[in-house]
Amino acid sequence: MLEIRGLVKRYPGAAEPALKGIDLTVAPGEFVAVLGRSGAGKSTLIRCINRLVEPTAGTITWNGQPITGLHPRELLRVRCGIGMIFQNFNLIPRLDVLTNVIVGRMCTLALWRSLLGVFPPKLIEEAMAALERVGIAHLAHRRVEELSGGQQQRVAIARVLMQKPKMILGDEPVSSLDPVTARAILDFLKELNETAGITMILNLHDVALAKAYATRIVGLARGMIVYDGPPEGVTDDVLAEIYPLDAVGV
Ligand SMILES: Nc1ncnc2c1ncn2[C@@H]1O[C@H](COP(=O)(O)OP(=O)(O)OP(=O)(O)O)[C@@H](O)[C@H]1O
Repeated sequence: MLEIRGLVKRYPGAAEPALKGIDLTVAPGEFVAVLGRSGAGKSTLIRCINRLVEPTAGTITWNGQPITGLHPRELLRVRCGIGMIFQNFNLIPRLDVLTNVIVGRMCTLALWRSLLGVFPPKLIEEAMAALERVGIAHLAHRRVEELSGGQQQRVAIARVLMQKPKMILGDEPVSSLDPVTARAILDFLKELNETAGITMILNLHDVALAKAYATRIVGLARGMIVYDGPPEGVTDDVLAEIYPLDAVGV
């Protein structure tokens, strides 16, 4: 269970807060899509959850553990159970696919092993199994920079699977992919959600995709939640609230 209470983020020098007191509870196994205009605060919200962005005020609790206020070492341990995927994949382009996937285990793997590329055989087996699961085991020894965007996002998902996550956060995970590849990636995330019970919270730009895949839509406008409910409830009136014409970031 993820519980966010009174979350405020004010970036230094900004005229107004990016998040203005968000309250949100997400139950295990939910598939949440966060919608909103550019600048509405979607990335800030997603990144505050695992403290890639430091909240200014409020509390975030994950399965009873406070994320806000944790010491960096404890934070690392909690973060291990929360996978994150990004629009630009955040891989190491010059390294091969397998090594990139193994890096997902950095939470528990000694740094020297990673730097030297000395990995226990069991870990290599696990990474290969993760690549198999995302359908690209045959690319294990290719350099990441040689792969297409869709293949790179699959590597990123395999890397996240190495964390055995209970929740995956996605900061516009399909925004840089063509529509067919975007659906293939979302199909896979949906399968993980349904078969492994992994909670999903994804920022999406595409309303049709959000309605097709999510079980719950959270609409943000100007740092506030203006809609929180099922995809069927996202009517034209609701869309007008989520995407106001006078919002910043035009
Ligand atoms: N590092 C930062 N420093 C200062 N202001 C920031 C920073 N990151 C975001 N902001 C501001 O916070 C507000 C929310 O930004 P955020 O990136 O969370 O929005 P978003 O909804 O994810 O937008 P987009 O869809 O364009 O990514 C915006 O006004 C943005 O300019």
